[in-house]
Amino acid sequence: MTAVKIGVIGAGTVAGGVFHVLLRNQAEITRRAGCKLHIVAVSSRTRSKIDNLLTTLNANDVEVVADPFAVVRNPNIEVVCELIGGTTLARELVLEAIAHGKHVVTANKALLAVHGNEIFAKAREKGVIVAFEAAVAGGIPIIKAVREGLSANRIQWVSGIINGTTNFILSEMRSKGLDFGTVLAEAQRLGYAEADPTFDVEGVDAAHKLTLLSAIAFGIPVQFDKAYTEGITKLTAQDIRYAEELGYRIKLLGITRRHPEGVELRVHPTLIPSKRLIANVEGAMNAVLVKGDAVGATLYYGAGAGAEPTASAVVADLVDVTRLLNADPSHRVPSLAFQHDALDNAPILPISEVHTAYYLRIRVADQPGVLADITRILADQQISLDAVLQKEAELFEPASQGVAQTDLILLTHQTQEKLMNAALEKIQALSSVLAPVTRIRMEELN
Ligand SMILES: NC(=O)C1=CN([C@@H]2O[C@H](COP(=O)(O)OP(=O)(O)OC[C@H]3O[C@@H](n4cnc5c(N)ncnc54)[C@H](OP(=O)(O)O)[C@@H]3O)[C@@H](O)[C@H]2O)C=CC1
Ligand SMILES: N[C@@H](CCO)C(=O)O
Repeated sequence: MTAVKIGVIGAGTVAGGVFHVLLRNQAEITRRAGCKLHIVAVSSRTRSKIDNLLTTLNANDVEVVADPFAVVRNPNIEVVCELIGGTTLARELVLEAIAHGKHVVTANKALLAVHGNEIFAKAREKGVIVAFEAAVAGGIPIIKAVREGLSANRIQWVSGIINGTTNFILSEMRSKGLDFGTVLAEAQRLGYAEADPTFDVEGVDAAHKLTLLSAIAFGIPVQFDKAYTEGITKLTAQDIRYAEELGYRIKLLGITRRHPEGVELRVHPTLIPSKRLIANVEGAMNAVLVKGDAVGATLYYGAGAGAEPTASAVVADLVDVTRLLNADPSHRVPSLAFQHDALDNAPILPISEVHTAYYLRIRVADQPGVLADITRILADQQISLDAVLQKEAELFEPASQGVAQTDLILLTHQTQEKLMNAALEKIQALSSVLAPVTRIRMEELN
């Protein structure tokens, strides 16, 4: 199959992420999409930024085009990826791309929250797709989850932390006592904030995203102008501290809820009990709770901003569009995600080959040299210890037969299962070990 030809507009944080991810994972993405995703042209305001990006990636087959309209009108380009942001030029470019029969992938929530009804209508007329997974909650595939995965449900409400910048600010203010301005500057440096960061801190960006979520959850037009929007600029460190003392965290929440008489659409700082999972979402992470009548409450968590998390969503949309263009309509999404003729034959590893850390509980006779024997056996298998705990010696009846016993609790660093098996065989054989050793595998999951 021939490559799908993509034109990118923008060369900033997200565009950079898209270039990097597409290049780094090209083989894997091609196995999923069924053909190569080829960026043939890029256009942006500052030429030097494009040159830097292309030089870093050694991407010399990408045409640099001064006029972005030349990209959206280029008959050779099938998909336009709009990554400049804003609602003026971006709107003109997206409408022009649609008018030229191109599919559009965008991360621009402001554009769709304000002009979405017009843009989606034009796309429908022209039979093209406007895909926007990256526009809501960065790398979390929340659009796909609500639009497809939950389509059996009557959705009752959606509520979430959907702005990474403000969540980062609130987390850093709470945990490090830093002041608002310092943390905002850091969020800007890390590429989380909007070009105009007042959109973040005044809740406007979250309201853009909530508008889109509300539309796809309840089947209503996008109505950003009706959203109630309150940001975090009036919050003080004192409020954050007092809330904490009362067992709450303050989060900027977007909430949309359906009632017989209408739909709530609101963004504002909100106290949430500290023990709730969503109250513990920190930094630039986002989390969205969706309550459906059949499924109940479901929670989606992940990076809400930044170059590569956002690129993850943009590229997923590009793969969807590619499958639409190239795949046999009855097998558009392969059953096993990868094209059937591109499945890998990587073997499944036996458990003996797996690497994990371990918790060991060893019931031993409380006598000198026992710990030394055990640690020597572990060291012989190159297994190093992370922590050791010895419970006070007790007399256990009746199995103890009068021998003073103690439990040794060991946490190890990562090792291979077969090395641990060999060590455990020897440990178990020690006369000072009085019961079968308990072994529980440990995972950091980070
Ligand atoms: N950053 C993030 O974490 C996320 C961003 N988004 C959305 O993605 C989009 C892009 O954001 P991001 O990459 O962060 O923004 P950046 O400001 O980093 O990049 C924007 C790019 O577009 C170019 N550009 C801006 N205006 C024009 C113009 N008038 N003509 C030509 N080029 C222009 C900029 O050029 P120049 O280099 O001259 O400034 C820059 O290369 C926005 O819609 C944003 O809301 C969505 C999810 C996450
Ligand atoms: N400025 C946005 C980017 C991701 O949409 C945020 O901080 O969440």
